[in-house]
Amino acid sequence: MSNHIGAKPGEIAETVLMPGDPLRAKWIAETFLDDAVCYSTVRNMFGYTGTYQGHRISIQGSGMGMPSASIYTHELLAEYGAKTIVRVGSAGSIQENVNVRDVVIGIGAATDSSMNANRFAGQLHYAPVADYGLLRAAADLAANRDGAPVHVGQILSSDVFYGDSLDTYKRAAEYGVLAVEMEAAALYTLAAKFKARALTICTISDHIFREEALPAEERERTFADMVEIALGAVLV
Ligand SMILES: O=P(O)(O)O[C@H]1O[C@H](CO)[C@@H](O)[C@H]1O
Ligand SMILES: O=c1cc[nH]c(=O)[nH]1
Repeated sequence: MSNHIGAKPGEIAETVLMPGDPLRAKWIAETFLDDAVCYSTVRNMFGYTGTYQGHRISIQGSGMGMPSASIYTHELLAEYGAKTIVRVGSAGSIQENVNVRDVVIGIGAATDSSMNANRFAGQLHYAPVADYGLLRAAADLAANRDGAPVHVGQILSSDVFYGDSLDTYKRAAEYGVLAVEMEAAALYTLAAKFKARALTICTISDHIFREEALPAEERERTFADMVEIALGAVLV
């Protein structure tokens, strides 16, 4: 067991899909994996291991925001030997042409978090990026399948869900950022530190400027396109 994950050594696969919502983790495990076994219920942040097309895969909830996601990412990489982590999240669109239920694959993650500013002692503005091989595999898969429209580009990992103003999101949109979520920058940074591979694939659950939003039940158990792209990419 690590501090926050109740798995024994060897119970977690080298390849992990990581949704923020632990109930999305349960849905993914029960829907897409064969022989899924729950290895952790600590804090109700469920983790499962099973197989997908014969390959061993784990699904681990991360919770919301970079502090929580960093804890699970660190423990997966440092204590359980994970080598590949793909976040399968929800995100809010800030672009006119990126609609609710579209899928966004994050090349890189801008952030308003101070975590990396602290990490690099304020000396540089680190640019957290996806693993190129995973990114290419996911983008190629997305281009050759039917289903939800897929956009590939920069996302924004924010510490804030309920902000005071949308001004920064408007500026980010002008500079090409597609959508806002709350974990990718930390995931990409920690994967780089531990020489692992990481990617973030999100389904658009909200349109921030149009005030559109999907209900919780749909965020939990209907984002199959992104899961299929993630599972396909990790097998390439
Ligand atoms: O649906 P998940 O994967 O949790 O992702 C998004 O949803 C949460 C906010 O509602 C944040 O964690 C954000 O990143
Ligand atoms: O608007 C949204 C939707 C999902 N996740 C976010 O961080 N923001």
